[in-house]
Amino acid sequence: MTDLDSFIRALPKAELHLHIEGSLEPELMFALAERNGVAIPYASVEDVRAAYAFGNLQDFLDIYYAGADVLRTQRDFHDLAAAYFDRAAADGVVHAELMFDPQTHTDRGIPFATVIEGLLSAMADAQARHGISSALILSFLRHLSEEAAFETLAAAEPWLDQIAAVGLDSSETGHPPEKFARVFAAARAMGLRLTAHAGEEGPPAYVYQALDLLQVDRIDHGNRALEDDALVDRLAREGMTLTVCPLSNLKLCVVDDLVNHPIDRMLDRGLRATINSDDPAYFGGYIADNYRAAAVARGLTRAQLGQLARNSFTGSFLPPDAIAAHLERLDALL
Ligand SMILES: Nc1ncnc2[nH]cnc12
Ligand SMILES: [Zn+2]
Repeated sequence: MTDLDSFIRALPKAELHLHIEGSLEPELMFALAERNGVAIPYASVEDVRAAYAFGNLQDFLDIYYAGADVLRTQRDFHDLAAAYFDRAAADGVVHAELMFDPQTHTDRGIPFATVIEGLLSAMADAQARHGISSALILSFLRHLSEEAAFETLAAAEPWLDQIAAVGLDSSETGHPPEKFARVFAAARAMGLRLTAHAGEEGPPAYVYQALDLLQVDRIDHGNRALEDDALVDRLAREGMTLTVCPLSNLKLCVVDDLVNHPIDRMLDRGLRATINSDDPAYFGGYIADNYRAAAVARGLTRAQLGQLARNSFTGSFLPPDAIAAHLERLDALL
């Protein structure tokens, strides 16, 4: 392991942008397909990996939703999340906020309870086995209707005290945040925190909508905000956290090359940027891989890497006293 690797892994960090369905490794996909008797359109693990060449977000989403079909039972969701936590622990993650897409499963006839109970049991194990705290972000699929999002929020009510936030993901272009203004207002009234993917492929106008119409606490991605100076200034002034995902940006062609990734420009502009893995099984790396790839491509300093880790706690949905405790431990190491 290089010095850089050791430094990155030793940095206590929070992961704020992780789709648990996007942590489904091809090996587990095959094992679950066999366990559940589900046919998958791949002959081998290598065949699956070869299919992961994406020209844009939609190319990826088509494959990602198809892959999720092997997830059928509570044990499957448990095993999926347990595998993620093992990787996260090895990468120095001490707190993880997991997005899950209930509609990907309920639309296939899998009960909401099956999904969330499997995830919750793995989260309890992660706390016991690795000392990792975690939280759930229920994400609405934006290519589906407002009505379907309201139904999903209603289905979540029995577990409300175990869900930290709602999010908004899937196909961004043509599905602006304003479509979900009312369901986000309802979630806010229920005491949930709010985050939304914006400015990944969508224009700066979608970031404005996420701020003004959804009143989000965080922006997932936010890359295209950099096209609008006034928006950048506002995001910086408001201390808005951006959950940036370098390897995802590369795989989905949001950046042409990591050497052109804007992560350090974001920090230089005063943005509260963080580094995360998004869909690690599909994009070639977990959180430490993302830190390393960005550090090498952009020549990030240890101070910048420390700042990114700091931002991950400041931008988390943890209570203020827990954030303060994490920052104290991190500062003692820097
Ligand atoms: N990067 C991403 N953008 C939008 N929706 C997603 N769902 C999973 N990963 C996503
Ligand atoms: Zn995402």
